[in-house]
Amino acid sequence: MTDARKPFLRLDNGEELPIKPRGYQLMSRPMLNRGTAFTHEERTALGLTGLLPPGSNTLEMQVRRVYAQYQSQGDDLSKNVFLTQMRDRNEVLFYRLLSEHLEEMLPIVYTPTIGQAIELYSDWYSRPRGVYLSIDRPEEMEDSLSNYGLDADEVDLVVVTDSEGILGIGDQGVGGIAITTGKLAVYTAAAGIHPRRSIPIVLDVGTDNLRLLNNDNYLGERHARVRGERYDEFIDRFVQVVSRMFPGALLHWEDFAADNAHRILAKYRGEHCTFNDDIQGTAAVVLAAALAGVQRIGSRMADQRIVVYGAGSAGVGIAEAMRDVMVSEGLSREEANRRFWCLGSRGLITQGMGSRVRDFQEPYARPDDEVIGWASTGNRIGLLDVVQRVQPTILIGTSAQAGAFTQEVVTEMAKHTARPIIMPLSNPTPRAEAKPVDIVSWTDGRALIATGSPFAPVRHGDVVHYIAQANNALVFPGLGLGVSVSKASRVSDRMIEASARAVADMAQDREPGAPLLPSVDQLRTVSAAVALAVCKAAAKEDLARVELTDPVQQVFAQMWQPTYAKIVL
Ligand SMILES: NC(=O)C1=CN([C@@H]2O[C@H](COP(=O)(O)OP(=O)(O)OC[C@H]3O[C@@H](n4cnc5c(N)ncnc54)[C@H](O)[C@@H]3O)[C@@H](O)[C@H]2O)C=CC1
Ligand SMILES: CC(=O)C(=O)O
Ligand SMILES: [Mg+2]
Repeated sequence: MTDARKPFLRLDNGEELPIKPRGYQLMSRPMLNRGTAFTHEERTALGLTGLLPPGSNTLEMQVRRVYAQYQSQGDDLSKNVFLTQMRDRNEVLFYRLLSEHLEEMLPIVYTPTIGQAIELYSDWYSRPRGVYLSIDRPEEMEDSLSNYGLDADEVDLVVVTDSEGILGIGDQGVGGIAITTGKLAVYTAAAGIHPRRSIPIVLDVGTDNLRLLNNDNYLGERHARVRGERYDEFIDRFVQVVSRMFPGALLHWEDFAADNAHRILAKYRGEHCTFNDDIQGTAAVVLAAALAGVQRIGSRMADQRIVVYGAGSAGVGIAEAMRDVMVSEGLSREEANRRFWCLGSRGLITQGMGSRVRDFQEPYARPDDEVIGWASTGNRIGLLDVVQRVQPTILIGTSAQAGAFTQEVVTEMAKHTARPIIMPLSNPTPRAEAKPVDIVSWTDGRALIATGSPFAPVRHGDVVHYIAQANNALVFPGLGLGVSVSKASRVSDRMIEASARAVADMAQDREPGAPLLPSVDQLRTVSAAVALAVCKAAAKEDLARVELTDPVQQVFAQMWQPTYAKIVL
């Protein structure tokens, strides 16, 4: 008697998934397709006879071939396109290749190259990936999400952007969808989040980017950004629909402009399982780097004077996380707030700026009598003015202003502190506030450095300085995994702090020139450690909805591995 279930895929967890499509239909499903790795018997059973060259490959042989093809691509953008196309053809092969060459390929599928791919999204468009929700047709939201084809219990993660603040390249309209697919690639490669248990989404609310509005190829809604009440209603509808349709999913907000980012997070985090990567993910990783830095110089957070250049989503998120650590070290909240000097596009943020100070910046606004006479030109108190007066021990760059940490600023800072901690965190690479090679040279090798995008090591005298990449990629994958394993009902500040400490614990190398953070090639281990810490923190706060009897095993067992599951014929 024939078994009606056959052929089916037997997954590592014993689950059996029937394979319904045949022939080309099957090969157009990237999660089922394995191209030349189908055996002769599988080809016969699956309607593939004659549709593939006769030779059959193992996954390892396929990886060798596609890696050689990858290396023959002329430039980074072509490599990005090559990998995107492979992901659309065969996801296991894509993730296997990516995980075997993570350090080399992360800058291609993520920052910096992804910035170029996003800017060219409509010009280079070839096929869709994700869900596109338009503010002009809110009534289509449910249909659009259900067309993606996943049931209520099949989604662990939703990554969403409205594209207003993509990396440091600003408003990118519908092209921002690619940051959500890029983040999801990192979730899977780093933390083994199953590639089919997540949804990338762009909320197309229009764009204020005139280059896009005037480009005939532009594929988004062709009008200015909708703001105000209609925008808020659209976001609210989105949150309600997602939580109704996918009640178990973590909702990850990416690259919203600062005001919306802070407002949305504050509005929904108490009721929904949600977090903002730019605010909280970045805060955790930068806190980890700062903790490692102050530990290395034998100090503590509460003794630092910190200048934040670029007080937006990332900058203020970082200040909040550092402030909380200072409070746990014994400072009052008010004393801790006074350890920060934050700058925006109008210079140092002071109380006298009145309504131009945004709500989330208010705790850090400096009293006006403190800063009398600080401005060297006009009324604007610039970065050099602040560095001269404050003599900071930590300098953070989240402004997207390329080269803002000039030689004058860095040498001034280095005059007053033996080991300045300097973090030009803006992405993509051309937006960095300074290059590590210059910082090392200007400080005669004394600076402890972390950047947002990857930079090569710098040799200075006998020491090779390895540059930590303080990118939220060290945190969000593990955070997502931890939330998914523990089925946490919320993402709390304690869970974010636990992520930071887990990352910091993995950067214990004290050799001269050692990086402040674990390197990207350790991303899988880091993500597992972060997930474990998040699970424990969730359980401690009674936010976990499953019993964590053996959390190490529970985390490990949930990490998807890029291998071909057995096909039972
Ligand atoms: N390394 C990482 O993991 C992350 C890095 N970032 C990077 O940080 C940068 C900012 O991102 P977000 O905070 O999301 O953007 P945002 O728009 O929320 O913040 C940017 C801030 O910079 C300020 N700014 C603009 N011009 C300035 C100037 N001339 N001087 C001082 N401040 C100025 C703005 O007023 C704004 O407050 C981007 O380049 C982004 O790629 C963001 C998130 C994570
Ligand atoms: C890394 C990231 O989230 C950003 O640059 O916006
Ligand atoms: Mg971001």
